[in-house]
Amino acid sequence: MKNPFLEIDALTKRYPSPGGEDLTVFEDVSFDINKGEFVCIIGHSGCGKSTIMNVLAGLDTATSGAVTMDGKEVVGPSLDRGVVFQNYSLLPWRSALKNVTFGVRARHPDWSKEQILEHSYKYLEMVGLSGGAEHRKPSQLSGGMRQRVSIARAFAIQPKLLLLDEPFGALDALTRGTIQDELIRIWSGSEQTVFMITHDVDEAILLADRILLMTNGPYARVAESVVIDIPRPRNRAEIIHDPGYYKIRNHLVEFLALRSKALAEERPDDDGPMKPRRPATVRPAHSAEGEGSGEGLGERPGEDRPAPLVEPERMSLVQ
Ligand SMILES: Nc1ncnc2c1ncn2[C@@H]1O[C@H](COP(=O)(O)OP(=O)(O)OP(=O)(O)O)[C@@H](O)[C@H]1O
Repeated sequence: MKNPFLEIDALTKRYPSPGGEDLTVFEDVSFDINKGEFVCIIGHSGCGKSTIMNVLAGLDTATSGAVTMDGKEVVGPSLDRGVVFQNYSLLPWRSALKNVTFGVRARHPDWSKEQILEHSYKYLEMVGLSGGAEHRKPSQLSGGMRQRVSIARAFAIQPKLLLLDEPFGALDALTRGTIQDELIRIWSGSEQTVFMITHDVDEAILLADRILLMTNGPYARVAESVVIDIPRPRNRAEIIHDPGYYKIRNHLVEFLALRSKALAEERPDDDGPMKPRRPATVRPAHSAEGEGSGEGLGERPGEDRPAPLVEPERMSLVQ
């Protein structure tokens, strides 16, 4: 079987606590992402989503475990991975435009100044920043505008992997919708792979091929990989009429409201080291019809799976 584009193997993050018990944020988190997939991760605040993303970006290290992208272990940052952080992380002394050209120049050292400017303007216009705003420094922009610069900067370097940490959180509903549409347009016309943190279940269903669900911390883990098999192109006004939409939505909401906590209280192997566990693949859209097809995303035929995590009649677990 072809290797996945991104492999996360038995990732654990612990923070030492002098004089007390170490804080284990998450333990033995394992999942795969295929090339070109759009994967969202959802979980309650503090379960470790941003930490996982920082490890994928090469900006933080796990206590144990490994991340492999395109067959190479991730050991530091790279222009192959573009990151949009919750807090923008712009260079404060540079204008919005120069924040974008900086990355484009690093990515394409052979390009002329004109090529770099043209390319950077294209992405700034895409996020609605033109007409003079592009010459302002981050401190002269609103939170939403700063976030848009950060999005333009990440998209403009056209990385193989886009890592997005609640990228639309600071945006008003209209801009959010426009940039979500642009993200889908850019992603679907490329071979880019996207890993995105969001707290918004509707946004995740609209955008993702799969949604990873994390249990609450400490000792958080990725419990399920929920397949969003709603056909594309998707449209936010029409998606709610898809027969699977509310089954998926209810499954996600129920996980966040009830099961994320209940599962966190069940430590799987209390009397020994935990084995790496890949999340169960779940297809809630097929729950009434019975089983899903079992093909495709993230599954490894023959591999041990965790026991079903919810009653079988409420969902279809791929065996
Ligand atoms: N330097 C640190 N020392 C100790 N604990 C830390 C440190 N950095 C993060 N943590 C803890 O790690 C846990 C995970 O943090 P993280 O930001 O990854 O969570 P998250 O799921 O992204 O949360 P949110 O949804 O609120 O952004 C939190 O409990 C946090 O307090």
